[in-house]
Amino acid sequence: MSPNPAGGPRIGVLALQGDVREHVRILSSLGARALPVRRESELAGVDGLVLPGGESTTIVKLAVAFDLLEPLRAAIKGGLPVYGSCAGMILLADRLTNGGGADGIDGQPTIGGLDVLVRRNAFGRQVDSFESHLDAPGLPEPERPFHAVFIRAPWVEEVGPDVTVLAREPRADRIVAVRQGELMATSFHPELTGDDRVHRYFVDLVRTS
Ligand SMILES: NC(=O)CC[C@H](N)C(=O)O
Repeated sequence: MSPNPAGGPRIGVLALQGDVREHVRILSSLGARALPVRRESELAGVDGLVLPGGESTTIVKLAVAFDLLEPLRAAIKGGLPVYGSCAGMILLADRLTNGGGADGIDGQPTIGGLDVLVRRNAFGRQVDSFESHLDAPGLPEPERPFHAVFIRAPWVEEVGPDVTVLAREPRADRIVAVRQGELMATSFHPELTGDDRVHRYFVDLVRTS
């Protein structure tokens, strides 16, 4: 991490579409300097990056339009810590498959970097959004149940050998949080529930990287 006299690490939130403000708020509450990122020059100035929930097809289209797709791929190859929530998980996946919904596009490009197969809209359509208590052995304070919100959420269907599973959704018995090196992703939206353990985990990852 580069020196930062103001204290906390500088953590960008990709601000093309999605729930940017919620991530900025929780990162700031943890002592990070949270900054919206829309340009390559802003990306170059951060120690870590959050890819928010939203609509992954839209975010990818805007990343192409803003000339950010290749810089994002290069930053990940260069070891930038990145956390993707929901649509952000889809964006980090090396391989995607559809939930069968008509809005899905097989072959939709991603930023990539995480050696996982992610199924989009796996838990169902918007009306099927739900809340659940996770088994989260890989997150801080694992003995405390993690209350999670899923909104047209993806799940992780296959993981490569270097991927650690951080949490599973017990009803569907599916992987919903993973880490691989400097990259992490959740199917759910911890920025919406006020449980800061996922963001704490990420801020610590940025601090120590
Ligand atoms: N809440 C979300 O981020 C939903 C993700 C959305 N289903 C997508 O494919 O991008």
